[in-house]
Amino acid sequence: MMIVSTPNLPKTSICLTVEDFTEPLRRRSLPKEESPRSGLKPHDTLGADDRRQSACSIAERRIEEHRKYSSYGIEAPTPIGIPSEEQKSPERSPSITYNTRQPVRSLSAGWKESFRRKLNIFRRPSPSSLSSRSTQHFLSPSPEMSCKTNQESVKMKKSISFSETTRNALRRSFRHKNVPACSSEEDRVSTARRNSLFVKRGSVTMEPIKKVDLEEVYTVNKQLGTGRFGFIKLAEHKQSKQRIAIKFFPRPQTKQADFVREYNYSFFLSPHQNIIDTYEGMFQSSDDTAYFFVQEFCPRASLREAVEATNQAGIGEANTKKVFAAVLSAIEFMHDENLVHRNLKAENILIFDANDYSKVKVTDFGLTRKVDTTVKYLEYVNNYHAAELCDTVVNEKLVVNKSTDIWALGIIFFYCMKGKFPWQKASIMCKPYWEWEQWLKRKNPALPKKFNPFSEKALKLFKKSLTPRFKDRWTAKDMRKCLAKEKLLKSVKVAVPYY
Ligand SMILES: Nc1ncnc2c1ncn2[C@@H]1O[C@H](COP(=O)(O)OP(=O)(O)OP(=O)(O)O)[C@@H](O)[C@H]1O
Repeated sequence: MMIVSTPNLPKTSICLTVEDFTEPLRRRSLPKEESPRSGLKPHDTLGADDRRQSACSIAERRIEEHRKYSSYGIEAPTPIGIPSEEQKSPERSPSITYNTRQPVRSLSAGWKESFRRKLNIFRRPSPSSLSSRSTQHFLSPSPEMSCKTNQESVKMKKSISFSETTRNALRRSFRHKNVPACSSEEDRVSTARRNSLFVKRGSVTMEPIKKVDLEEVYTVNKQLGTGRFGFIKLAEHKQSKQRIAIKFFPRPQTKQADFVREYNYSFFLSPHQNIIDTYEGMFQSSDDTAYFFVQEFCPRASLREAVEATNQAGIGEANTKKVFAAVLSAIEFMHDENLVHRNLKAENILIFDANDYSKVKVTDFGLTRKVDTTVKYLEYVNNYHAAELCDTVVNEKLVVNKSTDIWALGIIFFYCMKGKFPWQKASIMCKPYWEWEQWLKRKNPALPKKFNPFSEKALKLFKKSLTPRFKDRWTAKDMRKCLAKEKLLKSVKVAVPYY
């Protein structure tokens, strides 16, 4: 186990778990078998060859992540919870900004004790606890990045430091609702920290898949949806009476690696406000028929159902803008994390509120992969597939690229505005697409009629998302800026009556 000190860290602590160091090695030792869910390698390697290198790069990545999260306005991810007002000892004033160099020892005993009891993570690392999963190490800022050996790390003083924002975020996460999948007190305490990226990243992948007697813990109700790889059911957690959605993956058909990967991406991404909340824990039914994990329940509908309900009229400019503000924020976040969703479609965008589209979340991270991963093309072509995917044959290798998400977003934009798809397949064999491509390549000056109602700026958005030249496609950020600022429909000239 090593401890890494990091320079220039603002008043924030960063936590590494034992797995951060062992993970790269563990991953390398995994068999590189082919995955049926289009991945060539279920587990890609992190690439860093020695532990020291790996520890340093993880620390750097996390600092970078912390900055990114702050810029997204997300609750600052932090390794631990902070006591809420009532849990704090009166001797510590909430207005105090903890000094970055403040050693744990100097905190008031009462406060420290209650903190330790509640979170059970402020343990001083002992040689034995260094191999324990729950050991958390806090890094203190130091003038230079340095890696320390086990023994040095034991001697090293840990420090707590929270900026005001971080403390508020932690307080909120500490008060977070109980997670339905857990039963014991200890579990509840640990899941209160689930908003922490750092905890998730390092520890969850090696968490065993727990066997759960479904009947005992949940009342499973109707099916909410089915997909290629599994199905989602509405359920009630018996203990908390909370309604949740359980995503099931039938066992013989699902590889454990695929299940674990989907769970990890779902859980890792859930702190974002426009990404479905996934509760901590991977489970399998006690009769071994399915793996499952638990997500928040969306009581309303998917974007697909919302658009279908308009009878091909579309949801209108204002609502489209609201949906896209949310979706693009989520996708921009994923892309900044070098992840590509790869399965963006109206069914995977969930609308939580009845009328005003103010709560919209992206779901289904089953096909999510890192940028530049090589995958096998196994999916059937759908309306959202980019031109380059439609030209691909089954089993052909592809390199994962953000631009496929941008294309899908262009299609979803058209679908929201017009209530139907621009074409069935982005292939020149499909006439509507061929017409669009001819106009795009200036081989035909006539814009296909279906694009007529759109403003110049909206047309630019189409040109920059639905272009076969994937290198020319916009980023999610460009799309977000355009959609936030510009008018999307041509203004209709109203004839003034002549008197
Ligand atoms: N948390 C939820 N609450 C309510 N409905 C949901 C929830 N999650 C998913 N659904 C519905 O269930 C459908 C299938 O879910 P999901 O897309 O996650 O399954 P999948 O097997 O990964 O599907 P796909 O074929 O797209 O890969 C979704 O289209 C959505 O309408």
